Amino acid sequence: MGSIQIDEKDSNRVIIFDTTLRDGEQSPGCSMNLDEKLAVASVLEEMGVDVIEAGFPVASIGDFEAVNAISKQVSNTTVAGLARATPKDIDRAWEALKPAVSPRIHTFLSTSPLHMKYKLQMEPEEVYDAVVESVGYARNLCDNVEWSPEDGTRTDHDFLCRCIEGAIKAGARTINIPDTVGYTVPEEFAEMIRMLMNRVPNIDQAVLSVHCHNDLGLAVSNSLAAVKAGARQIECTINGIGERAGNCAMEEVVMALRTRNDVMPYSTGIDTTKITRASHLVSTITGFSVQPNKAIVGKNAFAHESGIHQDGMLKNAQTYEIMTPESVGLNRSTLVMGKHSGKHAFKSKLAELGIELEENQLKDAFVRFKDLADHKKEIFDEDIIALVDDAVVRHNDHIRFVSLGIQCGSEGPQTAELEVEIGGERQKAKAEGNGPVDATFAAIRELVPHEAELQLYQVHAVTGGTDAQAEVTVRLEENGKTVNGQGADYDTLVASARAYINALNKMMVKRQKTEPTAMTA
Ligand SMILES: CC(=O)SCCNC(=O)CCNC(=O)[C@H](O)C(C)(C)COP(=O)(O)OP(=O)(O)OC[C@H]1O[C@@H](n2cnc3c(N)ncnc32)[C@H](O)[C@@H]1OP(=O)(O)O
Ligand SMILES: CC(C)C(=O)C(=O)O
Repeated sequence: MGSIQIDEKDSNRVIIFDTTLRDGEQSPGCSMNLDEKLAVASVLEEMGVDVIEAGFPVASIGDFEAVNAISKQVSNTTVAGLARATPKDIDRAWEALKPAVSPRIHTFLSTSPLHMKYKLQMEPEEVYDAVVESVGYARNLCDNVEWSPEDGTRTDHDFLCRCIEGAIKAGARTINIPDTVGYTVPEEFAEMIRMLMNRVPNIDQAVLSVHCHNDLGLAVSNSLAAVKAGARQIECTINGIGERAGNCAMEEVVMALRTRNDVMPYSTGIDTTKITRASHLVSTITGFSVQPNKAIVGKNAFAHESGIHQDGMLKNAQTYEIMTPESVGLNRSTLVMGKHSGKHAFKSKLAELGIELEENQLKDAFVRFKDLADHKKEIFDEDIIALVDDAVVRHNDHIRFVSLGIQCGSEGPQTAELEVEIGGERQKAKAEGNGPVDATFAAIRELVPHEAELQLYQVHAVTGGTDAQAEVTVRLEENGKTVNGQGADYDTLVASARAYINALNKMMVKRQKTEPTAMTA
């Protein structure tokens, strides 16, 4: 069994543990399918994440398969799987992680009085014994074990120290302190980390980690305070997605460490120029758009509108910019793309944007690019990223969009004529509705009858201008299971049809996994 080498002599190196695929996916409505998880894992590996928490294998067959497939795919990053403090969970996690070059079992148990009494209904002594037993059990399978005292920040300090000491003795190499409910504040959290460094006798045998939630908007500040106090692993997610108000945002914590290295002299292994790409991919896949004023990855993060700021920027960018757009992967283009660009230029542009595609994905994306260039005056980098992400999400679709004709306006019935390909066979339907979107979705329902309910229909313009591409997200719900479909096109209605069809494809895969006979198309 291998392990990924991090320079351990560098005492200021902070390990970046990304949990977008586990805690991030716990955001309601945020579920990702296997292809999408593999695409995210690939970007995380490229950007230099040290540990990818790929899922919670016992939670579902889908989670197990994702952890297993990512373990096979990734070679330069440690892959972690979550497990409760039970042999069943730990065995399942280990089975999923086995193919990984560098596997890690992450096991956890609540230690706060509230959680022990009401949730676990266990006495503290029973919890202590379960910690030692579960970590020892995991360590017998895998030499890289992380242990987390859930609700750590509301745990009695003496008991926390004792559990951590026991976990390290039983073989844990990383001790992660979760602020599960986003309750702590920076000074208090730093004090807790210092207390653990001082009081746990064997703490030098483990890396101290933090996992902060954002209920009070303090996840990044708390994580930075913890690093200053001695923590050397930060658990975080792309765009800060996660349970409730989310987790510590990776792009924010990494850029804070880089930009303010004068007061926080710590390093990470992250190639920050991949941040924009990762953020866009995660937001496309999950349908969770990034607010325009979001630090680092928001649309306005590097935009300067007011005259005095623009004047300052023109004289010296540092007047209003503490980091360059290029440092997060927002490149000022060297290649201007348009209808006369060929395959070589397109490939070079993708390389410039840090995007790698397989040959058949490249072919599809190029056809779409030429079509877009015929309809849109200027092609921006954002257009190409949207187009490529669109190709990635529908890579394995069983139902494929072919064409759409719409009749709409203030007079007469609103009608959609749709052609799709189902398992290679072309089929057509015509339907009416209350408006063109409703008519389009009615035509889809005619071709692919289903009970799933539309939960979300969201349109987002990729760039400015009336010829901007539309990115559409459609969320469907069926028997408590949700899926997000995406579509991008210069025609909003075509993007809507693509998004709905993409969601249906995902729903079919989900259904197939639970009831193999329930396919309708
Ligand atoms: C803070 C966090 O983010 S923790 C991770 C949260 N993520 C998830 O929950 C992933 C999705 N979860 C699931 O799919 C399911 O909850 C499962 C498969 C994990 C468990 O499902 P079920 O067996 O039906 O149990 P259910 O979810 O109803 O209840 C959780 C049980 O685990 C117990 N439990 C909770 N944490 C732990 C732990 N760390 N170790 C051992 N047992 C635990 C609870 O006490 C409860 O036990 P009980 O059934 O004896 O009362
Ligand atoms: C499992 C732990 C690390 C967790 O996600 C939390 O406590 O928030």
